[in-house]
Amino acid sequence: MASSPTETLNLPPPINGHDAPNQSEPKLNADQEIQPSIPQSTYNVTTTTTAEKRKREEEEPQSEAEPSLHPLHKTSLCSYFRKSGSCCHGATCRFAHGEEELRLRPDNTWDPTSERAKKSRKAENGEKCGVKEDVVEEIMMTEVAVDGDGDQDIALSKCLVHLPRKWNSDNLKKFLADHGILCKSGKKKKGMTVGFVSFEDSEQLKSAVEELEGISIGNKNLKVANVVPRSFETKIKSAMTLPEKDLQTKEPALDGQIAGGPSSSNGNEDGTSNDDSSQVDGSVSRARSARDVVTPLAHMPYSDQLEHKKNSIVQMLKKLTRNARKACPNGVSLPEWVMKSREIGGLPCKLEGILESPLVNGYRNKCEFSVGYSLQGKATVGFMLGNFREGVTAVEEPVDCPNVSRIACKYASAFQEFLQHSDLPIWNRFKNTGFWRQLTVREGRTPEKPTDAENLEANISEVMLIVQVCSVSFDHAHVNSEFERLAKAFEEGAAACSPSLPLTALVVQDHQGISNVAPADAPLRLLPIPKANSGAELDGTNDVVEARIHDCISNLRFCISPTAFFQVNTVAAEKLYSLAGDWADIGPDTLLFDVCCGTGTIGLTLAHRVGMVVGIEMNASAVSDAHRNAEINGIKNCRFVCAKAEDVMGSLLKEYLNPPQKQDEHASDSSNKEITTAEEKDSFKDNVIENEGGSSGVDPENGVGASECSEGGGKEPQSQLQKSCTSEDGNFSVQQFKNVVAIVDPPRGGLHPTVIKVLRTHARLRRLVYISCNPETLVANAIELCTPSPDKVEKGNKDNRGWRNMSSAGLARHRAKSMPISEPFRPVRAMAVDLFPHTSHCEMVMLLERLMIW
Ligand SMILES: C[S@@+](CC[C@H](N)C(=O)[O-])C[C@H]1O[C@@H](n2cnc3c(N)ncnc32)[C@H](O)[C@@H]1O
Repeated sequence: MASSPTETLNLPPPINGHDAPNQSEPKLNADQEIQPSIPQSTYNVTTTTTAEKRKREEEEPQSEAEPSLHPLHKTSLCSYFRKSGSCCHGATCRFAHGEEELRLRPDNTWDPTSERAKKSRKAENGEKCGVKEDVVEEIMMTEVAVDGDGDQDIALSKCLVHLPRKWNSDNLKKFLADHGILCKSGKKKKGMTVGFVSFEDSEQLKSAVEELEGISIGNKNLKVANVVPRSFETKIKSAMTLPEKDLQTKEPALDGQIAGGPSSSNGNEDGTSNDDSSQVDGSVSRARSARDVVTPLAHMPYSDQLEHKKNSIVQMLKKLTRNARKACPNGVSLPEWVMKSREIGGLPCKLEGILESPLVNGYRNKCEFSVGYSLQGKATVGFMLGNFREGVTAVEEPVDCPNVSRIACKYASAFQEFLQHSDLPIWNRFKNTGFWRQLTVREGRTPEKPTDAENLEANISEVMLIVQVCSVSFDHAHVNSEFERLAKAFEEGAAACSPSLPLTALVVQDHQGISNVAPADAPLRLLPIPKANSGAELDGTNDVVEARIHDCISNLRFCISPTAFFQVNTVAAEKLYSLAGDWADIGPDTLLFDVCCGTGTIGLTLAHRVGMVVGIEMNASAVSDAHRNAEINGIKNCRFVCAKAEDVMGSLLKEYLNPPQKQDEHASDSSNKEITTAEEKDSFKDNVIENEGGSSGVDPENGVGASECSEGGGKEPQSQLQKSCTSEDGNFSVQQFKNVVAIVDPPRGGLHPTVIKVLRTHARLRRLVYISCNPETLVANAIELCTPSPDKVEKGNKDNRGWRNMSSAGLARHRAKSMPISEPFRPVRAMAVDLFPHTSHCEMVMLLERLMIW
């Protein structure tokens, strides 16, 4: 028998002996919400809020228009009455005793836990989806979702969708008990919005579904779904008759446990693949295909896609104006660009349009394919149909995804074919066990061939395959023999195509982590590729990875190592970099900082137009590529620093902008040292612990620990490197550069707060070109860079407890308050560049400047 929620959840004692745990307030508009209300749903309302609301309710007089009956009177079911059939308030109870007493809410909805609400929801869903009323939702869990104790029947298991992320199994069990639901087991992993319940028998299951369906938790309606699609269920049942070995290796879905972690994103730079949680709700799963998930705009003509992206960038840009206005300190006049924004529809600067991609189909030079099970239970290499957090692990082949090249599809299908016969298991995201995890296909083009938009494939001359595995606990000899077979399978697959596919390098990445996003230092191993029919044995000595492919941008050749970033749409990236160069207004007198430079693409393509380039990048392989790229293209005026930008930006700017003879006392000098907010402290701590750039003992002020890659990728003392990495005569002095410009191209998360502070407070940096694949973080960073300083800075705001829940713009406003007094930048112009046709993603470039007064 379920206990009362008051006892089990430690809610405050019921007022007047009454508790209304199942009541959920009708969702009204913001103004209406402040009216005296019936308590909200039990499980999301903090005790204080509930108590306060009730107190307010008691105290506030009824309005004259409603002398006796509150508008919400009897619009929610009484949970006491529901549970025990009686309630001490009797007829005077404000909550409805049974469906008969229940009244329609002012917003024309029924209590969501009531039968009437359930009926109208079902009818609505049926209408919307064109499905019959009795169809139960299905979560696309093609891996096991229930406990693997051997006697589990998936037909007696259900998924609960829309549970609070912070809940664990205990919270779920308590919730079930509180609702009087009997079950065999309840499983829930923190971070996921789904939980799994298994039942002893169909009776138990039936009554639980009836009770649970439609209950609200917070502002979400709980959904009850099947654990896996029926097609998969059938497959599982038939697999039960397989020998035990087969059950373990071929059908991990049979015996998994809920032990998964964060969403296993495919990690593509445009975020296309599997991370679009917003679209996953309890009612959508079956309708999705890899094409819908990966290329959600593919149904639109390309011109409409561009318009769509431009419009969303307009909205994002307006946020910058609004937030800068809000953040402008009291007593300080609004910047001119904010005042003038009214004339251009609230934009902070002119949006000069959107540059289209020269290639619209098959443009991706890198695809990361997940390994998993399809809805039919087949080992599949492709894209996940949704988000792990939300219970979707089904993988579908990448057919019909217009951004994926034919070559990538061919390699995915060769790998898929291989997996049908491999006796090493597929990675199970719930149990965090298994072997095969992911396939990445990277393509490179030769510079000689002109880009032929119609026949992109003809230009692809190199392919690198990276297979991600988790080899822990597998027999070494067994693994080696599987790798040999794999190399052969890829080679034969490539040779079987007409014309045959290029295959330049085959690399294995060994990764144990929960998600497929491996750290840059995950071990790599180069596998020999056998020539057709010759066979090549693995000797276990191929530990040093020298695998690289090449691509070209602006007539330069770029070598790319397995984990180095390279824009996925090369021909559109060329447009992006040349736009950034034009806006940076560079010349022979320019010192260009290429912040987050990757393999050096931006700096190297602009090197012939500037005096010197200083590139900063934390991925050691990418920096080593950048060096090699400078060399193979005969470029001498570049220096590449391997470090996190936040660790070295201050000291580099100081080195170049504040020559020793006129050291100034700007606040900037302290900007690297001064860590004021909790979030900066957190991230700074992370940096010290894990400097992936290979530096040890980071000293942000002196740059000690940053390694500057010489040809061999080793570390040398800074003074020596300066000689080896600068011009032929090694003689660039600070005074030679009248113009100092930074082009920043950070990852999706934007720039580190320390970098923003350094850029903002170094007064000699007058122009900044910000390239971003995530307009939201660009806007947040621009708020900090462009908000006027107050007359007096708020010193390190102590109350940072809420920052984790703030929006990125809110956090930026908060940080702007403690920015050292400094001249703000102003947004001058912005432009979108579409690198990701058919997806909702887009690159954006913004020019920020300070008035040219020296
Ligand atoms: C969007 S990519 C841009 C790379 C390069 N500009 C290009 O277009 O090829 C971002 C790069 O920033 C690097 N990165 C990420 N965080 C960094 C940090 N804190 N400091 C320096 N580089 C960082 C990544 O390794 C990646 O190479």
